[in-house]
Amino acid sequence: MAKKKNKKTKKSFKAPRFSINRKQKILLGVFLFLFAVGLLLAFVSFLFTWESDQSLIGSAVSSQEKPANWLSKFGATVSYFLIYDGFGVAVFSLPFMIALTGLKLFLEIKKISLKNIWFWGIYVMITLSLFFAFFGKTYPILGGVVGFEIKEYLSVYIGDIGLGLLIAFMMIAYLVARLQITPEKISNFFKSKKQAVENDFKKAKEANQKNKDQEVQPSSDKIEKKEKLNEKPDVAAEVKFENDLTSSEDQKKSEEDSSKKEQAKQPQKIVIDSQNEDDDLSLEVETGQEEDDDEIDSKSKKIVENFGEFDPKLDLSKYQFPTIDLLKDYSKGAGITIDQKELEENKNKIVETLKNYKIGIAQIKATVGPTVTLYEIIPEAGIRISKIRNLEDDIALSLSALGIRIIAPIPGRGTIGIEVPNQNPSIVSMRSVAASQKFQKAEMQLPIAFGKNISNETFVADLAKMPHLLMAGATGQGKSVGLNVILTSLLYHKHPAEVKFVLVDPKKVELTLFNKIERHYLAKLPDTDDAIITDNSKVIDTLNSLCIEMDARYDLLKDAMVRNIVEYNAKLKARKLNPENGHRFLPYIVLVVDEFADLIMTAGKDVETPIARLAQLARAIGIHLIIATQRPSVNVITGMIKANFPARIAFRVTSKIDSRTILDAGGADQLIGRGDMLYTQGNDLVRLQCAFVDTPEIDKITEFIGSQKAYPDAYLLPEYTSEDSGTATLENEIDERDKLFDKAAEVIVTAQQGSASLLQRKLKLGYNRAGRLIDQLEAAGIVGQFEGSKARQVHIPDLIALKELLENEKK
Ligand SMILES: Nc1ncnc2c1ncn2[C@@H]1O[C@H](COP(=O)(O)OP(=O)(O)OP(=O)(O)O)[C@@H](O)[C@H]1O
Repeated sequence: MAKKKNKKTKKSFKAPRFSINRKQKILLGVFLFLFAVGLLLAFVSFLFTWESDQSLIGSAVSSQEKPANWLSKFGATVSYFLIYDGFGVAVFSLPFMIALTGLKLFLEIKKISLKNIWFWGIYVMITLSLFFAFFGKTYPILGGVVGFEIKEYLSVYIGDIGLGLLIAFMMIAYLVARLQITPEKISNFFKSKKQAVENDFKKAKEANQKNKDQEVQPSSDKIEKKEKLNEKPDVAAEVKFENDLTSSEDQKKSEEDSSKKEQAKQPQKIVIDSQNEDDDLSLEVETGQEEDDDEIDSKSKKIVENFGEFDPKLDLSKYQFPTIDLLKDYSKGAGITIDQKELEENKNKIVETLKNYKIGIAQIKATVGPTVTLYEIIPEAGIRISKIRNLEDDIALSLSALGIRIIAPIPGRGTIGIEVPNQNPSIVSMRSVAASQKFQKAEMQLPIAFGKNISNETFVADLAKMPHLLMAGATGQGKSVGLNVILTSLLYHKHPAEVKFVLVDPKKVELTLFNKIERHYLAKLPDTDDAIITDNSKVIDTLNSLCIEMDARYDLLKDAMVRNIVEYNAKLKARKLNPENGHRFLPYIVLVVDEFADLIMTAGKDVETPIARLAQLARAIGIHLIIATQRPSVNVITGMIKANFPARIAFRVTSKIDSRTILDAGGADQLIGRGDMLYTQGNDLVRLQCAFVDTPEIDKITEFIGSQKAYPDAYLLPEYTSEDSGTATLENEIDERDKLFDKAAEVIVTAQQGSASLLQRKLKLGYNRAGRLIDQLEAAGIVGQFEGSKARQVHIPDLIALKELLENEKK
C-alpha cells in the first residue's frame, strides 16, 4: 500500500515538460542566427568606434548625436557592456555560440551538443579574457573589465608567475579536452608530414632519372621509326601512335597516377568491338566495383595507432592463470623406474614363444613407457607378418599378462611392436604434463596435454584441429579423469575471454566443481540458474541454442569476409570490424557431454540432429564438441555422428566390438585401464597414458580462478524457444507483449535504428527474444518492415511521441 501511495504522489508532482514544436524551433533558430550576425557586426564596428561613441553610452541620445556603431545605439551599448565592461575581445565567441544554437534549432542537427558549445564557449571566453588582460595591460579593451578584475584578484594570491602558469594550463586543458590534441597526435602528424616529404623527394628523383633516360632514348627511337616508315607505309600509323605516347608520356603519367585511384574505384567497362565489320555485335564486359579496402585499412590503422589493438582480455586484465603448484606431483620426482630383471624376463619369453612357432628374431629393442613397455622386433627375413599377428593370444598367454597389444607393423618404423604392461606402472601427473615445455610453448589454438606416449614424451594435441572428440570407455577406466584433463589443460592455457565451456553432466556429480568458474569460463542459456546442465530436456535447448550461435557466427564471418574464427578475431583485434554492426570478439566454445548414451536413450533424434549439425559445420566458427560415453554401441554412436568425429579416444572397453565401434579397429579391449588409452585423429592409433588429475586438484584450481574478479554473468548463449511453444505473431496484442517491450521501444527510438542486434547488445538478450521484440514493435507501428540488410525504419521521432503512443494504446 505504502508503495502504491508513493507512486501516486510521485505522479502528481511531475514537472511540466518544456517542448516546442518544429515551427517554433525554425523561428527561434532563424532569430538567434540573425541576432548573432547583428551582434558580430556590432562588435566589429565597436573596435573602430568605441572611443567616439563612449560619451554617448548611458546618456539620453538626442537625434543629432547618432552613434557611429553600425547597429547604432543598441550596438554601441551592448558592445560597450560586453567588450569594455565585460570580457574584452574574447566576447567575440558569444555570437558564434548563439549562431550555432540557432543553426541547431533550425536544421535539427543532432551532432551539435548545446551543452558542449556553451560550456566550452564560456570557458574560452574567460581564458582569453584573462590572457589578454595579463599580456595586454596597455589596452584595457582587450581583456575587458572582467578579465582585468579576475587577473588583479588572482595575482594577489598566486602572483604573476602563478597566473601565467594558470593561463597556460587553461589553454592546454582546452586543447586536450576539447580539441583532443595529444602529444601522440602531434608526433604522428609530423611523422606523416615527414613521410610525405620523403615520398615527394623520392618521386622527384625517380622522375629526374626517367627524364635522363628518355633524353638518350629518342635518337635511337627516331632511327628505328624512320626505317620503319621507309619500309611499310601502313605501319607508320602504329609507330606514330607509339611516338605520341612517348612524347606526352610524362605529362600524362602524372595525370594517370592521380586518376588511377579514381578509376580503381569505378566499375570498369571494357567494350570489345567485333573485328568483323558486318557483325555489329559488341561484347560489353563489366568488372565489379573494387572494394575500397585502402580506406578501411587506413581508418583502422589510425584507430589502432590512437587506441592500440582491441584487447578482448581487457575486462579481466588482472586475471591470473592458475599456478602449476596447485597440481599434485604423484611421481615424487622418481619418474619411470626401469626394472632390468622384468625387461630381461619379458624379452626371453617373447623370443621363446616366437621360436616355438618357428619365428626367428633378428633384433629386439625395448622402450619403457609409463604403463607399458614396447618391445620392437625385427623378424628374420621371409617371415610373414600375419603369422605374428595371429599369435597375439599365445604370446599373451606365455607372458601371462593382460593388455598385450601387437602392432604389426609399426607404421613408419619397419618393425613389429609388442606392448607389454609394466608390473609397476607409474602415474603420469597432470602437473608433469602441464609443466612440460611442449605444452607450455604449444602454439595451438586449444592445446590439450593428454598425457605421455610410449617414449615417455608429453603428448599435446590441438582440439581446434580435431575438431571434435569422441571418448568411450567402460566404467571406471578413466573417462571422467580424461575429461578433467582436457578442461584443466584449457584452463592453464586460455584466458576466460578466449574460451567458454558448455558442460552437460547427467551424472550430476562429475563436473560440479566447475560451477565455481561459472562467471569466468562457463556459458549458459539466458534465464537459467545453473550453468552446468544436468537435466536432459535442457540439453536439447542448449544444443539448439548453440546451432543458433553457430549460424549467427557464420553470418558475422560472411560479413567480415573471412573463412574462420582465427582470421575473424584477428581482423576484429586490428579494429577492421565495426562493433556497431554487431561484430564482437568470438571466444571458442567447447561443449562437453558426459554420458552421451544416456542422452540418446532419453532424447534420441532431438539430440542427435543438432549434435550432427554442430559436428558438421561448427569447426570454422570455434565450436568444438567433446562427447563421452560408457557404451559405444552403434545405436549411440551412429554413423552420422561417427563420420564427423575423426578424433577419438578409447579407454578400456569390454569387448572387441566396442573397440571397433569407437576406433574402427581392435585394441581398446586389450588396454589395462586406469587411464591407459588409445588415441586416433583419423589415421594412426597412438597408445597413451592419460594424465591423472584428482578432484582435490580441480577443486583448488577452480577455487583459485573463482576467487578472482569475474564477468557479471556467465557467457550467455542465444535464447532458444522450441517450435511448439509458439512463434511470434504480428498481432498487436498488448497483453502478450514481452516484458521488455517498453524498454526495447525506448532503445530503438533513442537510437533511431530498428535492429535486433542493437536490442541484443543493449538489453543483453538472446537473438530470438530480440527478434520477437522487433516483430512486436513492428506490429505496434514503432518500426517499419524488414528491409533486408538495412536496419528497419523507426516511425516514432522521439521519446515523448513514444510515450504518447503507448499511453494512447492503453486507453
Ligand atoms: N590417468 C589415470 N592415471 C591413474 N589412475 C587413473 C587414471 N584415470 C583413472 N584412474 C583411476 O581410475 C578411477 C576411475 O576413473 P574415472 O572416474 O575417470 O572412471 P570413469 O571412466 O569416469 O568411470 P565412470 O564412467 O563410472 O564414471 C580413478 O578414481 C583413478 O583411481
